[in-house]
Amino acid sequence: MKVGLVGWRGMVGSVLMQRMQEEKDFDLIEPVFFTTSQAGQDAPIIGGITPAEKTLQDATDISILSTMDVIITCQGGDYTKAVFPKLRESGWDGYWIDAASSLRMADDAVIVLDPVNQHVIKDALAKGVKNYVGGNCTVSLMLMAIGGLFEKDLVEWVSPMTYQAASGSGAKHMRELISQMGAVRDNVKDLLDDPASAILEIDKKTAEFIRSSDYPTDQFGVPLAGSLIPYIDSQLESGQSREEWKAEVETNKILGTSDNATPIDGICVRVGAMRCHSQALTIKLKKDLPVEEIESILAAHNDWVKVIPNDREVTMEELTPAKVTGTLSVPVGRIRKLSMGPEYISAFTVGDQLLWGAAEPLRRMLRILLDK
Ligand SMILES: NC(=O)C1=CN([C@@H]2O[C@H](COP(=O)(O)OP(=O)(O)OC[C@H]3O[C@@H](n4cnc5c(N)ncnc54)[C@H](OP(=O)(O)O)[C@@H]3O)[C@@H](O)[C@H]2O)C=CC1
Ligand SMILES: N[C@@H](CC(=O)OP(=O)(O)O)C(=O)O
Repeated sequence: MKVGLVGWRGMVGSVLMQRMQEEKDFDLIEPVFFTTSQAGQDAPIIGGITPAEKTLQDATDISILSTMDVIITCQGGDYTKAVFPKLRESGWDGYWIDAASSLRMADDAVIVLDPVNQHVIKDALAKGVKNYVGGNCTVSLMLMAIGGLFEKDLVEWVSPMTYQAASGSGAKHMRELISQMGAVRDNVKDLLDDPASAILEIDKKTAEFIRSSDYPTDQFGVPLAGSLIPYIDSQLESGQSREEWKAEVETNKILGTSDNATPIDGICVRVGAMRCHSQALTIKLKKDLPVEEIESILAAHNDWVKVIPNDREVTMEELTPAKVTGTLSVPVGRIRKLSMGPEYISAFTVGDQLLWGAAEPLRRMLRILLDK
C-alpha cells in the first residue's frame, strides 16, 4: 500500500512516526513523505526504510497525492480544508486519515477510536466509507478511561471538568510554558536562595511579575505557569467553548448513538502540564451499582485503561501527568459514590494527549486498513 504521510515532522506527526517505528508499521507500507514547505529536500529514512520517493513531495500537488492508496495527515485543519475537497473532486478514491477536526462531524467521515468503536469503523468500511478522522483529545481520552460504562449502556450523563496540557495548543506553547516556569523562578532567585527571606515578599514579587509585560506570554496571550486559562478554543453562541461543545457531539458520534443521546458537558481548562490531559468526571449512571462492579467493568474494557484504587498514596503516585506522560496507559481513579445519590459517581483520569489523544488512533486505523 502506498501511504502518503503529511505533517510527519510536526509535533503530532513526530509522535505518529515514533509509534509507527515501534510497531514496525513501515515494514508493511510504501511510505511517501509530503511537505507544504520543503518539497524537493531529502525524505527521511524512518524505521530503516528508504522511501521509494527519495525527496519530499509537494503536499498541495493533487496529481501526486492522488497516486496514494492512503493519506495520513497531521498537518492541521487549514491544510485539510484547502486540499481534501480538491483531491476528492479530482476523483481520488483512497482512504483519508486525518488528525484535524475539520471533517470530524461530516456525514461521510467516521471518528476513529477502535478500542471503543471498532464496530462503527468496521460497518463504515463495509459500506465503503473512505474518510477516517481522529477525535478530540479530551473526548478520546475520556472514552478510553470509561468506555466500559458506555459499552454496557450504563451512562445517563457525564460532566467532564478538564485540566488540559500546553501541548494541546502546539509546540510553541509547550516551549512558552517552560519559559514561564523558568522566568518565575529566576525573578525571585536571590530571595529563594536566602532561607531567611519572607514568603510574602516572594509571593508579592512573583504575582507582580506574572501580571507584568515582562512575563513571556506571546503564545498563550496570558499567563499559564503560576495561573490557568479557563477557556479553550473559540467562543460559541451557546456559551460553551468549542472544546466543550466537542465533548457531547463527538462522543455520541464515536459511539454511534444518534441525536446526541447522552448529554456530556463541562468546563475545559488549560493548566501547566506538558502533554497529559486530566479530567475530573461526574457521572450519572442509569442504575445504582457497587463501586467494585464499576471498577471491574472499567478495567475489562480495553488493554490500556488502568483502574487506580481510591487510596491516597497510590493515587498520588499513579494518577498524574508526571507518571503517565509519554505512555499509552490511561489510568482512571478517584472512583466513589457522590453524596448526591447512589447513581452519581466521581472519577479522575489522565492520558497522554499526543498518543491516545492524537497519533495512536490514526496509526491503528492504518493497521485496520492493512489487515483488511
Ligand atoms: N497539538 C495537538 O494536541 C493536536 C493537534 N491535532 C491536529 O494536528 C495538527 C498539527 O498539530 P501539531 O503537530 O501540533 O502542529 P505543528 O505546528 O507541530 O506541525 C504542523 C506543520 O508545521 C510545519 N512546520 C514548520 N516548521 C516546523 C518545525 N520547525 N518543526 C516541525 N514542523 C514544522 C510542518 O509542515 P511542513 O513540513 O509541511 O512544513 C508540520 O507538519 C493540528 O493543527 C490539529 O489539527 C490533533 C490533535 C491534537
Ligand atoms: N483543542 C485541543 C487540541 C486539539 O488539537 O483538539 P482538536 O483536535 O479537537 O482540534 C487542546 O487544546 O487541548
